[in-house]
Amino acid sequence: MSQILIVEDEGIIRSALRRLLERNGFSVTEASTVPEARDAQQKTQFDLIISDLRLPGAPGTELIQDQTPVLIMTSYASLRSAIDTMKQGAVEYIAKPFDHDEMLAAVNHTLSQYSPKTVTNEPSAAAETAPSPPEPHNGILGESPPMQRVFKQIRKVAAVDTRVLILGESGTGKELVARALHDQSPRHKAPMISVNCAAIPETLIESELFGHEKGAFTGANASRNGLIEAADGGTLFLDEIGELPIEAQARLLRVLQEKEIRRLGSVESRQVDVRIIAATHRDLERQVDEGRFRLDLYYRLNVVALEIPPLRERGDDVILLAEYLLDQISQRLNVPAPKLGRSAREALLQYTWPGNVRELENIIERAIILSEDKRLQAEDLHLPGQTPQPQYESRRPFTPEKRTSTEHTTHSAPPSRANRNDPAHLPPNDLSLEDYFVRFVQDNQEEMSETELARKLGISRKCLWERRQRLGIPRRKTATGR
Ligand SMILES: Nc1ncnc2c1ncn2[C@@H]1O[C@H](COP(=O)(O)OP(=O)(O)OP(=O)(O)O)[C@@H](O)[C@H]1O
Repeated sequence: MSQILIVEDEGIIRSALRRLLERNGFSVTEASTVPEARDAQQKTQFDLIISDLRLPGAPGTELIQDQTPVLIMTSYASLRSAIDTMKQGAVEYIAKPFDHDEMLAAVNHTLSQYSPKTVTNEPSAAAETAPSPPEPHNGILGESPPMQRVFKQIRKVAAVDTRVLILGESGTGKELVARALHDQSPRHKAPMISVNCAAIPETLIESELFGHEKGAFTGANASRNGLIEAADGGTLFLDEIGELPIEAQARLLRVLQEKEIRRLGSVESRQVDVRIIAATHRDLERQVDEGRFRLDLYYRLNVVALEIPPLRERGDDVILLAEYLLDQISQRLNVPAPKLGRSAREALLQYTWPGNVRELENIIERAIILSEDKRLQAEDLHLPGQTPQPQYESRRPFTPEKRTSTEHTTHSAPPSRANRNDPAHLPPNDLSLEDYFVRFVQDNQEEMSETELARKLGISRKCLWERRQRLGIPRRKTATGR
């Protein structure tokens, strides 16, 4: 049963709230000031604190700490006080007088978001012997101090309707963070639409984002909503915003300034209410200096910047994530989950993870498929630069890639045990897989479009683009933007 601490100096409100919560199966403790609340916290570990903002003496925001989520009640409901409260780390605020359904929804939502800890008053025997597996925070796993800081920032900015720019290397979890921001925002019932600006061909990006009228360009046979309109009322996540072509940047700026969009080929504007969250692995300030990104758009997007640390700076989180992924992926593949041996742990901690968590996912999946042991050792991981490449590697490169549901393991997983010795799966002329990738792209990029190249390599356009960046073979701009 979840333990809730109510901190409220008005007795009538306190007991009404207590009755409401007890009727709904919560265990409740009351306090009327911050010091009383602190005393209660010495005795019980609460799953949630609901506190009035204004209390005699110290305000309720004093109770905001990293551990227990705090829901602040205030009769001074204004955007300003909500923003201030959230900035101090409250997970939710609610205006008084509250209605019962609203309060219960806020309580349930907060408890489900902040994985309730096992109540520690009387730990069960099972809880003592078997440590519970780590719980992801909104699907994001991490116990290291840098990740705790990220979680705290997410809590602060999610509920405030502000634009957020998420910065971090490829595969660090920027999209997961955007999802967490949306899910914890008042917009969570409306859609979050994700657009990868690097994955849509330049010629299509404006019509994808803004929509078009029939006849706006060759091939526009019917009018179509853009993705910004589709996100109306919700959140638009613009991933790899640094790749947005300059013309589309001007149009996007208009959306941010005027809160309206104009479809291609239309003279009419439509009002839209969209929260924009953008992400990039690029140094946008440098892009601005180089004239590739509009300064005015940069300022509009960069209201709050959230930096996601690379995996190599998260200490033991790599082990936590690896164990979590071993369980998750084994379940999906319907095979028993292997454990991590000591040498595997050491190798995971030493490796530098250029592809971050996405790379770890791929490495773990490959190890599960290929290893026959119940305990994985360093050599089972085939980490680049640490162990020889497996002889049976597919012709298709196996480097970090973001999967879509359709391309899942089909393209990225190495061949099954059955076809290890099939010559079709041996790498040509002993080339490393990355050499093979570089050579293939260099030899074919003049004749093939990006879509064709990606198809031949068995990867997505986005993955092709990511590898081009990583391996230093950036795509040359063409007149058609193919
Ligand atoms: N802390 C984490 N806990 C659990 N899974 C994670 C974590 N971080 C990332 N992942 C997983 O790693 C993969 C990559 O994450 P995501 O797509 O959010 O990264 P990204 O930074 O947006 O990458 P890109 O810049 O290439 O778009 C996803 O499958 C995601 O679920």
